[in-house]
Amino acid sequence: MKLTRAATFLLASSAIAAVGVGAFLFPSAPSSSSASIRRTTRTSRTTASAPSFRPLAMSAVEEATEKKEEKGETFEFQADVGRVMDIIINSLYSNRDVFLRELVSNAADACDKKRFLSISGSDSDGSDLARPSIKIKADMDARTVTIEDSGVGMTKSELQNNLGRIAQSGTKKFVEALGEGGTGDVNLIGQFGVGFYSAYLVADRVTVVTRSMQPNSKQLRWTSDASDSYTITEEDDDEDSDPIEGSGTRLILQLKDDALEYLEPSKLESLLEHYSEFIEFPISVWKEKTEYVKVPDEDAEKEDSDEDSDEPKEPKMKTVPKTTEGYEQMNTNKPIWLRSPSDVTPDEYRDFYQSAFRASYDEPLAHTHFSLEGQIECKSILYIPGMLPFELSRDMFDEDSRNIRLYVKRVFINDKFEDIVPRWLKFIRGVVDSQDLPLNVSREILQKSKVLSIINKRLVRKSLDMIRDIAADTEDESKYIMFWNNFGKYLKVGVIEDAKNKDDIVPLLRFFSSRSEDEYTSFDEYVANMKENQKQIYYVTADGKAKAQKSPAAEKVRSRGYEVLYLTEPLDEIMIESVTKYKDYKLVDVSKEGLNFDDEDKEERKKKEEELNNEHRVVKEYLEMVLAGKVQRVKMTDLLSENPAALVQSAYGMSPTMQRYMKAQNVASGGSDASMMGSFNQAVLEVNPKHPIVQDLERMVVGLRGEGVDEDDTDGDDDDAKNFAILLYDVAALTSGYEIEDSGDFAGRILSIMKSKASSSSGANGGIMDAEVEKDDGLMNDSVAVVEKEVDIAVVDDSDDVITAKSA
Ligand SMILES: Nc1ncnc2c1ncn2[C@@H]1O[C@H](COP(=O)(O)OP(=O)(O)OP(=O)(O)O)[C@@H](O)[C@H]1O
Repeated sequence: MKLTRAATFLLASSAIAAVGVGAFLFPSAPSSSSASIRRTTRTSRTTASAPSFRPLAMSAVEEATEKKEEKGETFEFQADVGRVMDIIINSLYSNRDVFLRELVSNAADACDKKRFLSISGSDSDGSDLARPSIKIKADMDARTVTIEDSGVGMTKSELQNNLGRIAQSGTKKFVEALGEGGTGDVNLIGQFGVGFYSAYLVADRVTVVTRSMQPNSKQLRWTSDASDSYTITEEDDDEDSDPIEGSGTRLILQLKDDALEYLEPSKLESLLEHYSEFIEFPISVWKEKTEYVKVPDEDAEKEDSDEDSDEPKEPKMKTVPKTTEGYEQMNTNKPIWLRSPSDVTPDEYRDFYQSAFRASYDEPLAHTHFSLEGQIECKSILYIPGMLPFELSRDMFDEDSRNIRLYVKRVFINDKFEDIVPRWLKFIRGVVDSQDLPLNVSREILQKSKVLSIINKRLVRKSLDMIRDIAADTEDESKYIMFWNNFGKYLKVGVIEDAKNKDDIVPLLRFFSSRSEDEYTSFDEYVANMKENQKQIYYVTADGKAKAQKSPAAEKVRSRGYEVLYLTEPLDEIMIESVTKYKDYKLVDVSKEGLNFDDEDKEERKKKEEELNNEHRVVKEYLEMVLAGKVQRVKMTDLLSENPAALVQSAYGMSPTMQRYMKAQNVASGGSDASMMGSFNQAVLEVNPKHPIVQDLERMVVGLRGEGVDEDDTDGDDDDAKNFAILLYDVAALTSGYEIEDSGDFAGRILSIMKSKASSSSGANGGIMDAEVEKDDGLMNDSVAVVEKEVDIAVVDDSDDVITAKSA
């Protein structure tokens, strides 16, 4: 079946989507654990010993809460919340400090949302907006820590949806990663959309007082002691309820007995010191402040008045300490992207990344900090993450992935504008602060904006520079390997979708090959290792490296000393459609019919094949008869050496991987396009007449038929030959990456041949004799392996054991 270029492109998106789901495993542990170890050490350094507090029967907040709850409505938590809370409460003891980071991040998000909604909902340029803020206060007597923000607040249904259930499907991953046999590394909690529940690391009761910024919103009180339910109460606007002005959320944590250290403002300060710097809203902590003030010195004045003098005198002053209580802002630095790169340390870049992208577990691979001037003005920092962000591990183009944070004149606008970078750069994280966009920029405005298209181009260039730099780092090659393992798929999508940048992306691609089976190679390395006069780059597509290695098509090329690139993912096949050439070298798919080598004449090859076909006409015609409907035609070839036969596609044929994918699509969409399915396997069977198996078959056919083939003859001997012929096709199909249509028939054919050959005393026709069955677990990837001289036919059963029939 000819797959047109247009059809290939149509396929591309869905194939990419399919690859995204489940294609990446959960990011590997090493980088995450090392990052978290470092972080744990840093935070534990700041841990102060718990101060002593007087015993408490029932705190003021508890008492008040109890009264309020009488009026409230009680709701059950969704089951998922229960599981998450269970793990938090029962299993995660270490590094409880993270609760503050999570809750402050939520508060900052709420402030961001408020500012964005205020801007986008009016014509305001944002300058008259009150700047939202976050305040944190510990109350020694009540044993509470309160985190209050003046953000968007929540309505009743938002409270139910956001704090009563878990929106994303993160629970399962959370449970796997953190609890029930997981690492228990609580530092990862923010990844799963369950950060709020980290409050229960330190509190046995959490109260959320909130007022939404929606007009006429009532103040609401949500409270739960981590049982299986929570209560929501509507509050009156009286003194008792300590009304929230405007909108916002006040989180009151009733601390556990063993978490009283968090009542110490110095403890809170030291925790905030680390990451609050990068939160752009003022964060203040309630604390005692000692100031030195000048006051009239009464004693001195008294002494003076004793002296007799009429002259007017300056009042005498003295400096005394004065202790006051109040909020003190913790984050006073200007945003990191506005600073000069020479003033920012590597640690600051890393800390900013971890804070802004909620990636405390990750160490970025690279960053770039730059500004655009002239036509448009903008400042930006971009990062390549060290690990695949969690949400992208579920879906490579996850819509909720927050990758580029767009600011306009320092005001955060959004982190979900898709057009800032092309989707193949979805994994890049960064900040862009533009001077030229309007503050109330919307998706529609942005899409049409010339400023955006300039920014977009620039971000692509800078991202490519970063990737190139990692690739060029010969001192630490593991970095690019890590990059490629995590993000290689995105570059392949880039090749497919970004024609303008394709030429820059292609040199960054990496493959396994027949020369470097365990290490990646690039097109440049391939070219550097070419044989003299080689003008083509050979590749084979297969479902995995092991299958590529065993592919008869690859063998044809490898055996002549050419390197073959292994393209082992469905995406590769679509991508390679866009790369017909690299530099001056044509790319050649070795599993396509009509393979030609640089060192031979096309006419000569044709002549050689014609001669072979004539010489082995009987077996060729027999195979064509028996395999009618399975193959387009049979062709004798001298290009194969180890394999008896191979299935190849015509120039526009669809590869086996693509066929499988199309079949799966057809089934998934409820399709029953039998004609389409039937036409898939119409490949060409290339047969190696020098192979003992083919010689056996030839002898059988010639022995049976003389020089002619009779279609109606169905006696026992012919059954054997037929089985043999079909088996030859099956083996070629398997080793060439196709599926066997009916594995039951396949097994039956093997057994029947084994039976017939085992019972014949000596083989006039040669063939499989003296069959012995043994277990062989060395054949991991192939269901069937055929080797020269000694013929092994192995059948894999469901338990992955391999039963081998051997013959000498
Ligand atoms: N201070 C707050 N103000 C307004 N809404 C909040 C506040 N804290 C939490 N929420 C709401 O509760 C939701 C759940 O919070 P949670 O921290 O569990 O997950 P998240 O913030 O969505 O994900 P993550 O923690 O990974 O960032 C938030 O998405 C938000 O809608």
